[in-house]
Amino acid sequence: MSVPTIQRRKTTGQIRAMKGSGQPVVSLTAYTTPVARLFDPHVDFLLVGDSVGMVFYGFKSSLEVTLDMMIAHGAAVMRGVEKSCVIVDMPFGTYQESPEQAFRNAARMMVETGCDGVKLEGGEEMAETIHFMTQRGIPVLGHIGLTPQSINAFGSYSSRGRTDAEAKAIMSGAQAIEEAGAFAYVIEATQEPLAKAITEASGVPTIGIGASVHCDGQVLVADDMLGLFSDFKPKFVKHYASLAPQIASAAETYAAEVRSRAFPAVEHTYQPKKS
Ligand SMILES: Nc1nc(=O)c2c([nH]1)NC[C@@H]1CN(c3ccc(C(=O)N[C@@H](CCC(=O)O)C(=O)O)cc3)CN21
Ligand SMILES: CC(C)C(=O)C(=O)O
Ligand SMILES: [Mg+2]
Repeated sequence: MSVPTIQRRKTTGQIRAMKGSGQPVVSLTAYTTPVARLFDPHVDFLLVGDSVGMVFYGFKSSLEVTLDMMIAHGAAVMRGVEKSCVIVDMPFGTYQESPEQAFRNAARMMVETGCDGVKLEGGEEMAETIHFMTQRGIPVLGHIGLTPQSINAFGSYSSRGRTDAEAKAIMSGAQAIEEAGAFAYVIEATQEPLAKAITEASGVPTIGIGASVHCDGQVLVADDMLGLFSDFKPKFVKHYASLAPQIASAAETYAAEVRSRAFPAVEHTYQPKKS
């Protein structure tokens, strides 16, 4: 008889249980195997974000990202991970239509990547869908506040919850998706007092991105924190490295050495065996 494989990766249940533990949940996005391998020892979960469209493919928004692209990047990240939980973003148009559509596409994502759960954007309007999915075996990470897939409805990436009405809607959305079964949820670009109030009222971890230090955890886009992406810099981004100038200067030096014939040198050159 074969023994079931032991799950060595952190589970969504373990992430959920970090609520109230006093231990912040640490997350970064990743889109490729080598970067997943580098981040894996340091995070609780990796998010394969649809931000890949903007930071990797040069799209104007995340709306052009397809399910097939997310599956390819999800599978790539899974090949680099040993211990972290892996959550993959459902792209725009693959889950909003109905609970059945969401389940069908998320199930494909889970089967074809081997990831631990999926993320989808929305509050109250997505609660029924989240309930349908979680009841049928798909762990769901929610995402409220600034929801970039609604850029065409909102018109800008400005912070959310600045009016009483909007703050109330975000708060009730948070409660609705928690009740629906989300194991945690991202709060993006939301005023500090609102993020704090939502976190205090929540029974599952809140993962902040531009939502203050009061959230139960934090996530950042990898290319932002590595200083690799420069089309825009949201207020919530901190550069922990500046890779863009290092990459540019490596290319500059290489080009100069090729032009001066300093590269390739003898040690980079295959020679016939001396007889
Ligand atoms: N590189 C990157 N980082 C992200 O955080 C990110 C993506 N891409 N792509 C998908 C969405 C889009 N997001 C964004 C995009 C722009 C701003 C931004 O420019 N914010 C400004 C305010 C803009 C305004 O008020 O109109 C800021 O100062 O924070 C914020 C979040 C978050 N996500
Ligand atoms: C910014 C995070 C939360 C995200 O959704 C993404 O990277 O797509
Ligand atoms: Mg996203």
